[in-house]
Amino acid sequence: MAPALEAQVQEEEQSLPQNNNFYNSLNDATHRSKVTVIGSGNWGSVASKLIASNTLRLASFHDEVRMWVYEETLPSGEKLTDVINRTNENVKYLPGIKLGQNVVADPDLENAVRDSNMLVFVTPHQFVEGICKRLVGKIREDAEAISLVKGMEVKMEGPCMISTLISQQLGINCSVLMGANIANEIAVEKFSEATVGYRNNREVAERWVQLFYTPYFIVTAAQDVEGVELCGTLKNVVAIAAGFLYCFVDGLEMGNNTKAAIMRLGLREMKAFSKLLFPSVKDSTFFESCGVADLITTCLGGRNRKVAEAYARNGGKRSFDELEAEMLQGQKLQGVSTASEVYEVLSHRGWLELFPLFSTVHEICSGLLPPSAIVEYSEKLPRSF
Ligand SMILES: NC(=O)c1ccc[n+]([C@@H]2O[C@H](COP(=O)([O-])OP(=O)(O)OC[C@H]3O[C@@H](n4cnc5c(N)ncnc54)[C@H](O)[C@@H]3O)[C@@H](O)[C@H]2O)c1
Ligand SMILES: O=P(O)(O)OC[C@H](O)CO
Repeated sequence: MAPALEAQVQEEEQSLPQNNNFYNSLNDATHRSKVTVIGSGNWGSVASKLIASNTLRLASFHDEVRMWVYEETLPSGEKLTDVINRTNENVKYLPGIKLGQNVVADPDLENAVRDSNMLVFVTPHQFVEGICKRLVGKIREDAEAISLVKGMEVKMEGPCMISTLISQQLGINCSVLMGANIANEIAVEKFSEATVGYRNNREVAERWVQLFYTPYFIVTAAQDVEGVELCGTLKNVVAIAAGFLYCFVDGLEMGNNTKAAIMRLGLREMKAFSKLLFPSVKDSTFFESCGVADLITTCLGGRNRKVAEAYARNGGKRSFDELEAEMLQGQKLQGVSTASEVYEVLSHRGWLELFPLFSTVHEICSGLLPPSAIVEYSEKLPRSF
């Protein structure tokens, strides 16, 4: 690691809370926290690896980390869970990376959460509600949750953030962790940052920071659950726009400045949408890792951007589902469904004209407009903004 970063890491480690009552009680072996990771995809596996390195190191956690696996049979005929437990690798979603011997894969959801008081949700957002329904009455009453899930649901009553869904269904508090976190980079311990968003209990936020923080994964806390979560959710829609646009950039008179313009305009819509939904969202949140940094990394190297670029290259003739299956092999995109969920909110509230980028993305994804419409959108930018 570069010396400047190393110094920053040391400084941040020293600033981590050490001596408050919350930690003192947890340092008692009888109060050790037990952690379950609900999800074992690409990011779920990396999150398990990060957590497992800390639960071994810190006395206030049980060493073992349970990782719930949505079971599947591999082409070899073996169960994914069995292979993870035999090889210590998630050979399908994170091949080549050892998770840590203290990670135990478990296909039984109820068993996986038994006795755990720290629940880490990290599945594609479309599966969270079904998982929560199965967990009702099965978790500890004093459990705390954190969501690493980037996405939202739209209900009859209006938009519902995933952390709210978890809180409401399970009757527990739910924080969030979002950031510029392309999982494959963190898996090989490349330096990254993340933001924990919390509601009002700073000690709980610090506990989550402690669970995830490593010298190569710097985590800071922000008291703005909705702001942090909306950043992580909405940047996926901008990444789809970036993918469409990047397909055309080289053939047209567009360059890096154009790529940057779509990110800036996307950030503006992210901020405006977040604040319209939740006036409490703080401006400062957009400058944390969960904000501008996540937007940049996703538009540069994320799955949403790559698949959207392929969609545009094929002139919209191959569906997102088909491209997702071919390019991601079981991993899931969040941006297309999030664009649809955002569009539903915009239409319902009469805000479509306020969000031309978000609207155009959904209209392209749903086949109402051709992918080239993103170029026309971009050419109108000087007049629109
Ligand atoms: N991968 C990343 O780089 C990354 C980084 C940060 C945040 N995230 C976010 O984390 C969340 C999880 O992403 P991921 O990369 O871990 O997953 P992934 O994209 O690898 O998704 C596949 C996972 O979904 C599971 N799955 C498939 N069908 C299921 C079902 N019916 N019920 C439950 N699970 C099912 C699969 O078993 C697998 O574990 C997403 O919201 C994503 O946006 C991902
Ligand atoms: O690969 P994506 O597009 O799902 O993005 C991954 C992460 O969210 C980046 O922080």
